[in-house]
Amino acid sequence: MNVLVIGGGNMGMTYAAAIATSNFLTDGSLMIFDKSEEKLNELRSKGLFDVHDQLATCLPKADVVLIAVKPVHAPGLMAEMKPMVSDEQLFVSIMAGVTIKTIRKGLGVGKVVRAMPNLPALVGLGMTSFTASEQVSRLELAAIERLLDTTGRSIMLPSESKIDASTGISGSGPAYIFYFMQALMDAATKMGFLEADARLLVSQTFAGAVELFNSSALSPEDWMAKVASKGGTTRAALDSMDGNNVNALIQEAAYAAFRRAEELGKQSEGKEVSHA
Ligand SMILES: NC(=O)C1=CN([C@@H]2O[C@H](COP(=O)(O)OP(=O)(O)OC[C@H]3O[C@@H](n4cnc5c(N)ncnc54)[C@H](O)[C@@H]3O)[C@@H](O)[C@H]2O)C=CC1
Ligand SMILES: O=C(O)[C@@H]1CCC=N1
Repeated sequence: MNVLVIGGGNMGMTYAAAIATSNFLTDGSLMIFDKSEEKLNELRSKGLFDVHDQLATCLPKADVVLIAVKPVHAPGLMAEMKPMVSDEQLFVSIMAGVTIKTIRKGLGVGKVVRAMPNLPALVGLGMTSFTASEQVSRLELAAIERLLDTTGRSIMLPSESKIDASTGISGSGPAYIFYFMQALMDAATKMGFLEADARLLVSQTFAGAVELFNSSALSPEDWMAKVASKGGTTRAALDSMDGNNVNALIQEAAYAAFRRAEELGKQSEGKEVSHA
């Protein structure tokens, strides 16, 4: 199988490097295409992939094409690709808010997988959700799942609506965690800790809590109950959060991302977006 990654930025390079260093490709080659001269030099210096600066030299040879450019560059890229693609090829897009319908129309092809990864893919701990057009076979889906799993874990979802929903949870989610970390570091700094100490206190607390959570089937609420003793310090903090409706506010934030993902999808299809 020949795989082509289009766009060697944060995400494209992460996928390409993960595929190159995994045992995903037992035969065939891994090609990568970008337009920026600076990026091309960076990609060549890695020595991991077959780097291309022309679509004509790589696109027709590819069985699977992973599109990893920014959504704003999608229309121009697809117009350039269209004369060189075939219905046998399978296209995997990680572009946020670009629908399967838009890609099928833009490229004039049938087999499209839409995936939503997240930034921890950079360290092999990504969470990717994906769904596919009905032209993609079970066998092809299994191969795509293995490809996506080179950057962490993946989950297949039944519809694009669920992809938009997962964008509000796992796609944008790392930023919510960083938001919480920043707030705790701000509090630590106010309490007089040096920045480096605040960083350690916060990062080890997050790492430890996640490790504990993964060590059993207990729910977050069960774990909260284990940390909090009656009348103690944690109870004071949790009561403060409950009093300020923090749970509801976090849910509202996730829904805001979900709604924005839906809007971007509609915009990619040229539909009016109502802000009612
Ligand atoms: N960063 C994130 O957390 C997430 C990003 N995504 C999606 O991943 C995609 C890529 O994002 P990043 O890697 O952060 O962007 P980036 O800006 O780092 O990389 C994009 C790359 O595409 C190249 N490019 C632009 N137009 C091109 C063209 N016509 N042909 C070939 N190459 C072209 C650019 O030179 C650049 O190297 C976006 O569509 C984004 O929605 C999805 C989930 C999470
Ligand atoms: O913010 C964004 O639009 C993209 C999608 C998920 C993470 N980053």
